[in-house]
Amino acid sequence: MKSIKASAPATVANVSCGFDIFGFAVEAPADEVIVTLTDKPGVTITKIIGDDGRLPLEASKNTCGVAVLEFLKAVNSKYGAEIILYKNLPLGSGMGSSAASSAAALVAINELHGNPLTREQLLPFAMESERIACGSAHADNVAPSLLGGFVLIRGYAPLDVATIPTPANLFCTLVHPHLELKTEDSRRVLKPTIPIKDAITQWGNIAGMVVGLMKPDYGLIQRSLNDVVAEPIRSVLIPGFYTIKEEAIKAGALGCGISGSGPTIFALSTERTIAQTVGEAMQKQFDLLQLKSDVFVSKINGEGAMILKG
Ligand SMILES: Nc1ncnc2c1ncn2[C@@H]1O[C@H](COP(=O)(O)OP(=O)(O)O)[C@@H](O)[C@H]1O
Ligand SMILES: N[C@@H](CCOP(=O)(O)O)C(=O)O
Repeated sequence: MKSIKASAPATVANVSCGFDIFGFAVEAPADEVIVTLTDKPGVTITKIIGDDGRLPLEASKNTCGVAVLEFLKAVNSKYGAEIILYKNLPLGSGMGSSAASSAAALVAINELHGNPLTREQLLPFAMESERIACGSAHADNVAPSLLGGFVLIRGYAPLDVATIPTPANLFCTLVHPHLELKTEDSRRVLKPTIPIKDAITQWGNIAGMVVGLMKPDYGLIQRSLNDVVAEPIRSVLIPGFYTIKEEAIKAGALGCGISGSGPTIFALSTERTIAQTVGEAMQKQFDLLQLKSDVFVSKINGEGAMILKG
């Protein structure tokens, strides 16, 4: 039976002010899958490479398995699927690890069926797999990983997403300390309500970010990269967070914040060389804390998940 290989990139969710409503895709790292159609109904994950045996092979517990099961049900497919997952993203990283596996598997299974659904129509299946991973069907990782670019989730009920144009000169630095933070746990620490004065600050920044990206106005982007809702609470879970943020801005970044629910920290810069210097400055702080880390520098990835040749 036919096989397709696909990849889907890491993502930065929230982008400081946009908790659960902003996310963008980066160029690397990315998860890869090989999906093969089978005559036997159901989904089997035959192999996972790169996870040190930590991820479930059971399809109903693995995000790529859940997403493909949901797809097959929705299109009333007569086929089943076998999946090999190349787990290149670190687990519990705040880089949308759980989302990348499901996004890659969805574009592959859709292609194997002749693309009956659009990328937007694949989103609910990926969101269902996020529910399995962390108990919440948030879309700010799966939407940019599937669609590419900088995505706004305008609403959840009904789902309403829009891609925000981004300036060509916007580079992302990701610094991933070798720590794990489960999204489920870092959602649990958040308060259920926020004071009105924080809400005003936050929605001003959200609107500022959209206008800043669209104009583009880097000063406005810089002023809008602020989070008074999640960052003050979650930052305590990331060693050295505020020093690292300060060093990133000193090194020339427009702004810096927690990527998704952490522990990865992201920064945005207007030049690749600045983004690299920013990465070195951030990594140095983790080194001082005796914490190993990896640095990734890339442009915003406008393409998202893709079918790979061979
Ligand atoms: N294919 C997958 N990739 C990553 N995590 C997965 C996958 N399938 C299930 N999970 C589960 O999801 C959880 C990690 O998700 P999460 O905490 O959201 O990490 P991240 O911030 O990197 O997306 C883990 O408990 C893991 O076992
Ligand atoms: N909006 C979510 C995003 C979680 O991203 P992840 O990459 O940490 O899974 C949140 O902040 O909880």
